Amino acid sequence: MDKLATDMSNLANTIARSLSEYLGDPSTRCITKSCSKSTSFLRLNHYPNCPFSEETFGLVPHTDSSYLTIVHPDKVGKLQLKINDSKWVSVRPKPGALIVNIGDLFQAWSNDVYKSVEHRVMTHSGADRHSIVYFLCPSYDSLIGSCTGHSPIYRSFTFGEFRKEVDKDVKQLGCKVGLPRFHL
Ligand SMILES: O=C(O)CCC(=O)C(=O)O
Ligand SMILES: [Fe+2]
Repeated sequence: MDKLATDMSNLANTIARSLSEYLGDPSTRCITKSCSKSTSFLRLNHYPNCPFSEETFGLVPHTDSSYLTIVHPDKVGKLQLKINDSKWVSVRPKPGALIVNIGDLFQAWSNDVYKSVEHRVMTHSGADRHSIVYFLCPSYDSLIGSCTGHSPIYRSFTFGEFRKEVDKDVKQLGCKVGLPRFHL
């Protein structure tokens, strides 16, 4: 498990580095400098089969509160992405392929150049589903500001502050608001 976490971490950092360098000066703008092993984590998901309805959520629609997320799904499928704010599209699993989702923090950092993808998992009536997911996150005191330097869409915030807002909204409203809370 340690080796898997290390490999996922290396891969996530490599992808994050490429995506952040694509947007600007690698020496000052690379987000991986703020990434932390203490807040990044691996999650093992198990979705029991649900005989009642194919319309039952395994995981409700959400965006990830990470820089980016790497998903290793099994063969069952059922991960869906929301396209153009309206249509749910299924991701067909390919043997040996990983799925990389942009998270909320990368969206804020890139000033909306990269979009945090809304996604959900539906249950399967005849099969359990499993996935291994790695969330690349910064340390709690890292400041997330726009990398573009002008006309930022979001005010700067720390990852700790973001997590606190999300927890508060989930408790008080029953759902995550996320980035819109930080809109300027
Ligand atoms: O199981 C999956 O395919 C996705 C899991 C996911 O979105 C999550 O754990 O946040
Ligand atoms: Fe997710």
